[in-house]
Order: sequence, then structure tokens, then C-alpha cells
Amino acid sequence: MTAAGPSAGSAGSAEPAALAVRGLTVRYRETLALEDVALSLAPGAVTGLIGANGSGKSTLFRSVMGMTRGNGVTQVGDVRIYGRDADAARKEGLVGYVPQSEDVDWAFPVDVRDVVTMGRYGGLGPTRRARAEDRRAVADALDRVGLADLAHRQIGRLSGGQRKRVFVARAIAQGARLLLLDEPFAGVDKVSEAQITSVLRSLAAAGCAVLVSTHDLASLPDLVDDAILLQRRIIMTGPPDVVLRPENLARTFGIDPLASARREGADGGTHSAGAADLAPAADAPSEGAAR
Ligand SMILES: Nc1ncnc2c1ncn2[C@@H]1O[C@H](COP(=O)(O)OP(=O)(O)OP(=O)(O)O)[C@@H](O)[C@H]1O
Repeated sequence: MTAAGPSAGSAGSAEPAALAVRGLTVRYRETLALEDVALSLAPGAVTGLIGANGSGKSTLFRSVMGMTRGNGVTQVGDVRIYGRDADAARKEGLVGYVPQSEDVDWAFPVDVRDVVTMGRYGGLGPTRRARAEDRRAVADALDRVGLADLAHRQIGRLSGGQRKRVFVARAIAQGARLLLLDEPFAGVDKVSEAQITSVLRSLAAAGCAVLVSTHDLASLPDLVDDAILLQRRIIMTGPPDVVLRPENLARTFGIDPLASARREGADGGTHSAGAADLAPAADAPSEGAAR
């Protein structure tokens, strides 16, 4: 990474940032979802985007994907992907997106292979007829996420973890160099979680930049190289062992750290801030406060 940091894509560096966001403010009519967000991701790293429900994680992804236009949304700011204009970069297939499960119509009559083949559409031309190399890329991608045996299953008949893996495979088949994953571990069993973690690590090792949103802190240690705390604005960025300190989580999630300590005292246990604590407190920053 680093978010808003000087490393990737700064003046004088040879390689442009995989993702460079500057001054991004997004408003859904009267709701301010993102405010003056700046971040920069370097290729070859997995970055965790961490924030409570409603903190703007999905909005950030949708902005990068060009999905925030219209319907009363106003957006200002600059998004560049590997130094290119975001629209052009998406057309080139540089960006892969794994949406939240509720954003997908799982009843749609397509099977696993159809969805993964969609990752090849950019290169298929108007007939959308898959060539041998496309079929090979799709088969390879299915193999990498462990879904080769389910290639002909309708997507609605997959488990939560398998559904996520289909979209990861689509991004792999596409040859994306920047991967955006919105809550990839929500509703996912431990086996799929480990499989997804391993695939993302190997994609980063091959030079991809990976941005993963979550409010599940338990999934992070094995996965991320860097972390970004988001609460409508960027709260903090840096290595996970620093960013995920209780006092920083408290600023992001509005957790009262003393409440944890009090609970510890009361139950005699060793409770520390974790996923179970991550509901915004009553005095956490809210949309109301932003108006
Ligand atoms: N289509 C929309 N219309 C109006 N408001 C929206 C819309 N989408 C999101 N919002 C609001 O924008 C803010 C940010 O929402 P967003 O979905 O980006 O957060 P999030 O961090 O992804 O939350 P979650 O973890 O619950 O998915 C919230 O206040 C949300 O209610």
C-alpha cells in the first residue's frame, strides 16, 4: 500500500499505483457516504478495508467500479487504476470485483462456468464465442478456486463460500490486476475462507493488488499486509499490527474500550476487542452528523 501514503504512485516512483484515489466524496442525496477519501494501493499486496456497517466500504468499491452514477448520487474526486482513467482501466479488464452476496441475483439461470466465462467477455468480441484460450483460462480459474467439479451447477445451488469463489474465479479468468472483494468472508464456511485466503495471497504474490473489505477482524491476520480504517473518511492506514490496535478500532467502530475492560473484570475472562465488539456505539460518527 499505502493508503494516502507516499509509497505507490507518488511523484518519482517508477510504477504507478494499482489504485490511486484522491479527494473522493460520494453522497446519496442527503447521505454523505464518503468524504474526501484518499488512498493508494501498491501492486503485490493484500489490503484490508475495515469499517463498521455503513462506513462506506461498498460505496468505495462501487465508485471504483463506476457503479455510483445516477439515482441521486453525486460524486467528486479522482480514481486512477495503474495510472489510467478508471473507465478505461475497467474496459481493459484490469479490475475484478467480487460483490456482496446480496447484490447478486442468484436465481439467474446461469451456471458456474457461465459466470467465470463472463470474465473473458472483454476479449471475446461481439459474438461472445469463447475460443480455446478462453476455455482454458476459465478451466484454470475454476481449478484455482477448487470449483472445477461444480462447473455446470446453477449458481443459486452453491454454498455461500462457493458463491464467493465463483466471483474470484471470474476475476482470475479476466486477468484482473486489481481485485476488489466486498465482504468475501460473510456467510462463508472455514474451508472456503481458507481457500479464498490462499488464492488471494497467491494472486498478490503474482503482483496483483487486492483490496478486501470486512468487519470481521478474525479473518485479517493471515490475509492482509496493510490495513485501512474507514468511517466515511479514512481514519488510519498502515501495517495491521498498528492499525488494529484497540484504540484505533475504538475510533473507527465507536467501541468503548473501557466497556471491554469492564466486561473482562466482570466475567474474569480475557476478552479483547474483536469481531463481536464491532457494532457502532451510540456516539459513533453517523450519517446524521455528516449532514
Ligand atoms: N443506494 C443507496 N441509497 C442511499 N443511501 C445509501 C445507498 N447505498 C448506501 N447508502 C448509505 O451510504 C452509507 C454507506 O453505505 P455503504 O453500503 O457504502 O457502507 P458499508 O461500509 O459497505 O456497509 P455494510 O458493511 O453494511 O455493507 C450508509 O449510510 C448507507 O446507508
